[in-house]
Formats: sequence, structure tokens, C-alpha cells
Amino acid sequence: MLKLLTRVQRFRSGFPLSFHFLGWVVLFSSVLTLVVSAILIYTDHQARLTEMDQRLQAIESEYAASLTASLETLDQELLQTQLMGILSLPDIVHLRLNIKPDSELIMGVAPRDARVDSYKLDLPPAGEAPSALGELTVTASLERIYQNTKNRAFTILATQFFITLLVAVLAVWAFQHFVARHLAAMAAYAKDFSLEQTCIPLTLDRRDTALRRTDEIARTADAINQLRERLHKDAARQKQDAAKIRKFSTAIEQSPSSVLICDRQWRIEYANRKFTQLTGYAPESIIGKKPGSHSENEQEIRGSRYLWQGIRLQVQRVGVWQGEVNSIRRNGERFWEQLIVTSMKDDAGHTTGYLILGEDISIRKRYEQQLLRQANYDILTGLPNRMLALDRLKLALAQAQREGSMVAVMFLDLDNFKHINDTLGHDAGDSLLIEAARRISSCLRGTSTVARLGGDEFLVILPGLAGPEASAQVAERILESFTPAYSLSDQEVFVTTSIGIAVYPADSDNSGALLQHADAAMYQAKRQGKSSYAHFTPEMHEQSHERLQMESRLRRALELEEFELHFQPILETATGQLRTVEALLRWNNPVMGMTLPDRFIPLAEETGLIIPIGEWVFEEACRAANRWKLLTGRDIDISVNVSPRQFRDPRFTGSVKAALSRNDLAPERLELEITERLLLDNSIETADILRQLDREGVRLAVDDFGTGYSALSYLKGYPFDTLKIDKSFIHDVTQEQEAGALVRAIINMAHSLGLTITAEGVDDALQAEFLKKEGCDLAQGYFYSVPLPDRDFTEWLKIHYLD
Ligand SMILES: Nc1nc2c(ncn2[C@@H]2O[C@@H]3COP(=O)(O)O[C@H]4[C@@H](O)[C@H](n5cnc6c(=O)[nH]c(N)nc65)O[C@@H]4COP(=O)(O)O[C@H]3[C@H]2O)c(=O)[nH]1
Repeated sequence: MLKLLTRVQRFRSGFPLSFHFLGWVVLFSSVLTLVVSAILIYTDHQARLTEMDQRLQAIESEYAASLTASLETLDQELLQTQLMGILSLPDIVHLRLNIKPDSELIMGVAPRDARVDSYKLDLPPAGEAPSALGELTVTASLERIYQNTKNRAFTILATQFFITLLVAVLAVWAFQHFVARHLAAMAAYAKDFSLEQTCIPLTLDRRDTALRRTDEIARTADAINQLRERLHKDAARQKQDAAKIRKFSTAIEQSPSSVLICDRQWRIEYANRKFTQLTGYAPESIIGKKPGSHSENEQEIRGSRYLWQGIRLQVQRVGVWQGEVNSIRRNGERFWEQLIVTSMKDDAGHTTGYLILGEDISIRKRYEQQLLRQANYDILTGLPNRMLALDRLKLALAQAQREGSMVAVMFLDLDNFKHINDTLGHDAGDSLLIEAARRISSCLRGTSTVARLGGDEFLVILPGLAGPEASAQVAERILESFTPAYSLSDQEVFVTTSIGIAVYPADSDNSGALLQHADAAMYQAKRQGKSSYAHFTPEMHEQSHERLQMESRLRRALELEEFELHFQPILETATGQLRTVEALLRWNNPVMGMTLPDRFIPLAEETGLIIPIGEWVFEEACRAANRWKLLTGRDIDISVNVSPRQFRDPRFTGSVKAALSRNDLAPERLELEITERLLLDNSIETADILRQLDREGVRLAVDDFGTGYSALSYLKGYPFDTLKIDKSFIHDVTQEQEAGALVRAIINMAHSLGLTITAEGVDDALQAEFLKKEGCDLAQGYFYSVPLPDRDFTEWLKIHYLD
């Protein structure tokens, strides 16, 4: 039974729409036909009954008078004839004539159990007699009428039923053909539709006519196809979006930087693989925690609390924070991280979360610290170098000014050092310097500074002195410490030193002047017979007279055309091809002879003469580049040194551009060499000027890298193209492992910043080979060519590029 019900249910649910429709049409038309036919039959039946009534009434009007006459005359025969006549009328089956007072005449048979209609008619006498002569009751049979009605009803119902059935079948067929099968096709299409089939359109099995193109079926099919197309496009877009999202999430997951994504409450939502590698924390262990508080190390959590408070505040205010952070790995190891924290915003500009990118910069930091040490300390003796010594002197002077104390500056120079170096060799010279540094240091208090200025020159700074005599005591102690013999190369050697002393504030309140004075006093001590010390006296100013003379010569040098440029080629290490030529200034003075820049550039800078001299250098260098082009047919780049004083000149960029355009030289042919010192000089809008030059297309190089601040990260902020490693680094690359490792690290890190590397001061083939192997791009040095005067350089070009 249950099975049967289920089948019926299934059949009903699968019943085509047209059959449902057929059922309803048949039912409705049958009921309608039935009602209409019933009304018709009933109306007809009623009409016949009325007709019967009329016929009976017609008997009264036709027969009453003649019957009355027959009764008055008592003519029975006539009466019978008349009654017979009435009985012969259709459907009249029985007549009863009551004759007053008490006789009765009956004719015909009154049918039993049949439907009849009776009619009584009075037969009044003629004249004014008080009562009727008789009464005739006419009975008519209604059987014929009822039979007729039955027959009619049957005929009408049968006819109507067949017509209705035919119309219904036709309607159903038409509905099935024109509508239902298309609806079924659409239903089947919709049922089978999936996102994989969005390219298959819905097609209907019907002729394409103009009329049909606009009907409901066509419109529905169009709507379905439009829906399909939209879905097709949406699905394609979603596919593309999903591919993009997959790509981005893979990129983030496999990013070489660590990535943390936080929600708006700074709770970590995601950590990539690199983060785990870097810190040792698995994503599960930090999700939901805040950056800085995810550590298992209590000390780090405490330490980073304020840092992260600051970071969060800045990111919420300005949108970004970046800096270097000393973090702790899960295993307790410390490391340096470069962090960039930014807010993520939606299209409406509302913050949706925060992104934290981290990069392990421990190696870079280590090298930077090493470089910084190298920049501030003398490698050989471990003493502060000139730069650090000058910083300390400035600090000591500032402190003395506050406290009203004195500062003594001592210049020391080892007597006969050059002779020892030449006779016993460099190693002995180095040992001497190390031991001398140790002996000088041993004579000083903790607050004093001893520095090596270069060669055999040392500087001692004695801060917080009560009087000038204290410096003399120290000088004597130093001289005494030099008395014991030095053991150099298994030989006992006696070395002395000469000391010049200048005191703040008595001799000067300026660090530069104090150094010059101490230097002058040192020469005086040497003149006195070595192993002695001398205090600065104003007479020693004589030497500055020499400086004045040089200044007046320098002022006229341009006018007298005493300057010339020498050129040194810079070559590609890999191919040996010429890439650039560095222009180096020489001053050919009739009295002083050929003077190197180190002697006059500081003076030119001090006096401002460097500005017109620098303009002359630009002009000459550009001209030379054009000459070489004419000679070789090649574009040869030119590199020109620029000192900080030139940068301070507001017309600087203008004069560079003018020289380029006067000589019709493309800006990218010119490279400006700028020392690291310039970047530290806050008085100049260095970054702005460099960017301006960079926009012009002029190339920029950091010169003497390693002698200044030496922080590669510092260079990131400037648009440099080239980094020139100072010759002091190259000198030892093949002899000292550490120097080699340092140069290698500089090359790698500079390459990672997209900089071209030039090695300066390449003296021999081993150095050249090392640089080539380590991927240093360019090199210059005596190994390739010394700086050559114009004519000689032209010859060099001819030999290398024309023969
Ligand atoms: N020991 C050694 N030295 C080598 C070797 N190859 C080249 N050099 C020297 O290294 C110096 C390189 O120039 P720099 O570092 O720009 O250093 C330059 C630069 O800072 C400055 N200078 C030179 N010409 C100009 C100029 O026109 N304007 C300005 N402002 N400064 C200049 O004077 C500095 C010294 O120039 P120079 O005496 O010509 O000294 C040059 C060159 O002769 C080598 O293999 N071994």
C-alpha cells in the first residue's frame, strides 16, 4: 500500500503541466457545459409546460360557448361530439363534465402514476342566470413533454461533452506544443546547469520568427541566457580573483621577509613561514596575541612593551612606522630586524588591520658595526682615528667651556719612523706603531684620548685640566715611556717622539686651530732636537704665513691657468673595457711645482675658491669627454669630484647643467663623486640637491666609502648609482682575510641596494683578480694606469682603442 502511494505521489509530481491543465480544462468546461445545458433544458421544459397551459386555456375560449349551448339545449349527442373533439386534441387524455345539478359525463382515461395537468372551466348559462350549467375538468398528460425534455437533455449533454473534450484536447496540445515543452526544456536546462557549463547557452526547439522573438517564452529564454552570461563572467572573474589571491598568498607565504598580519585590535591573525624561520615561533603559538607580547621571554615582553606602544601610536597617527629593532628568537638568541609597520585600509579609507614586515639585518648590522669601527678606529693599533679624535676634541672643548677647565691637545710624531720602516720593513714598522700606541696610552688617565692620525702621527687629548703644567707632566711621562728599547725583528731599536702642545683656551678656542697649533709646536719640538715637547707660542704663527702665501697663489691660479686635469681610467673588472674616466685636479705652480689636491683642496674649500675652481673642472671635464668622443667615436663617461663646500653653493646644480649644455653632453655621461662626509653635513640640503641632480639624469657616486660613516643602510635614502670602495680597503684584500671578507660583504650589500661598485686604488694583478672574482663591477688604480695628463691620456686612448 505504501509502495502504491509512493508511486502515485511520484507519478503526480512527474505529471506534465499540460495534463494538469487538461484535467482542469475538462473539469471546468464540463461543469460549465452542464450548467449551461441544464439552464437551456430547464428553460425549454418550462416553455413547453407553459405552452400546455395555454393550450388548455385555449380550450375554454374555443369550446366553452358551444358546450354551454349544448347543455342549455340538453343536446347530448352534440355534447359528446364536442367532448370527443376536445379529447382528440394532443396530450388531452381525460374529460369530466359535471352537469348541474347531478349528472356527470366522463370521457377518456386518466393515466395513473403519470404526470398530468388539469384545468377546470365553468360553463355559465347565457343571460343572467344565477349559477353555472356545469363544469368541465380537462386533464392533459405531461408525459410527452417530460420524454422530450429527457431526450433533449441527453442530446445536448452528449454533444456539449464531445465538443468540450475536443476543444480541451486541442487546447492542451497547443499549450504543450507552444508553451509547456519549452518550459520543460528550460526546467531541464536549469536542472543540469552548473558553473562549469556557463558557456553552453539555452536553445529552444522552435522556429525563429519575428513574432516569437518577443513573446514570453523568448523573453524568459533570453533572461536565462543573460543570467548565464552574467554568471559566466562572474565565474571567470572569480576564477581570476581566486588565482590572484592564490598568487598573492603564495607570495606572502614564501616571501623572503617575515610577514605578520594583525586585525584592528592588533591581534595577530597570520604569520608566514619566514616569520617562523626567523623567530622560531610557530603561527599557532602567536595567533591572537599582540606583536611584542607573543614572546616566551618575559624580559623581551617587558622591553618591547613601550616600543610597541610607540609603534602603534605612530602607525595609527601617520600610517607607517619603520626602524631597526633588536629582537630575541625563541631560543633566546638576539638578532637585528628591520621592521616596517603599516596600516591596511579598505576602499573607504577605514583601517582594516595592520601589516608588519620584518627582515633579518643581523649580518648587515654586524658589518656596519665593523665598518663603523673601521671608520672610527685605526685597524692597526685599535686606537680612535682622526675622525673620532676630532669628535672627542669637540666634546672636550664644549665640556671645558661649561666647566671653565682647560684642554690640552698634543701632536706626536715618531722620530725617524720612516727610516725604521724602510730599513726593517713594514712589519717592523707596524709592530713599532702598535707598541708606541700602547706606551702612549699607558701614560694617560681614563678620560684622556689617544688617537692615531695616520702614519706615525698620534694625537692626545687631555680634558678637564686645571692648568697648562699638567700637560707638560704628561708629555714628560710619554717621552720617558719611549726610553726603553723596542724589540723589532729581533733587534733592539731606540725610538723617540716629538710632542707639540696647544692648550684651550689659552692658544685657541677652535678645535681646528688647536690642532694646527699643536702641529706647529710639534715641528718646533722636532727642530729643538727630537725627543722633546714644545708648547705652542704665537711666534709659531709664521707657518700660517706660508698658508697665507699659498692662499694668495691659489687665488691667482685660475687666472694664470695653473690648473690642469689629469685623467685616470675606470675599467670593467670582467672585460677590462674602459667605462669611465675620473678627472683629477692638479695645480702646477711655478714655485711649488706640481701640487696634489690633498694639499690645496682643503684650503680652496676653506676660502670658497673651490667654487670657481670646481666650475672650471666641470667645464674642462665635459670638454675632454667631447674630445675623446671625436677621437674614438665612443661615448666615454667622465667622473668629477665634488667637495661639500661646492654643494653649499646655491648655484651648484645650475652650474653643472650649464657646463653640460654648453658642451652638449648628455647628463648620464657625467658622474659626480661625493664623499660620505657630505651626507653627514646637516647644514646642506644634501638629499634635495642629490635628488635634483638625479632627476636631471646625472649619475651619483659615493666616494671613499669606508672612511666615513660607512652605513649602507644610510645610503638607501639617497639616489646613488655607484659606490667607490676606498683604496685603504683594497690595499689589504689579498693579504688579510678579514679585509677580503669585508670587501666581499660591501660588494654584496651594495649590489643588494642596486649600486654599481668601483674599487679604488687597485695596485696589482692579485687585487684585480680578487675583485673580478668577487663580482666587483669596476676598478681603478695604478695597476691599470696612473692619472695621466691630457696628452698622455689621449695616447693611452689611442693605444687601447684605436690601434
Ligand atoms: N695609492 C694609490 N692611489 C691611487 C691609485 N689609483 C688612484 N689613486 C689616487 O687616488 C685618488 C682617487 O681620487 P679620490 O678618491 O676621488 O680623491 C681625490 C679627491 O677627493 C680630491 N680631488 C681630486 N680632484 C678633485 C677636484 O677636481 N675637485 C675636488 N673637489 N676634489 C678633487 O683629491 C683626492 C686625491 O686625489 P689624487 O691625489 O689625484 O689621488 C687620486 C688618485 O691619484 C692607486 O692604485 N694607489
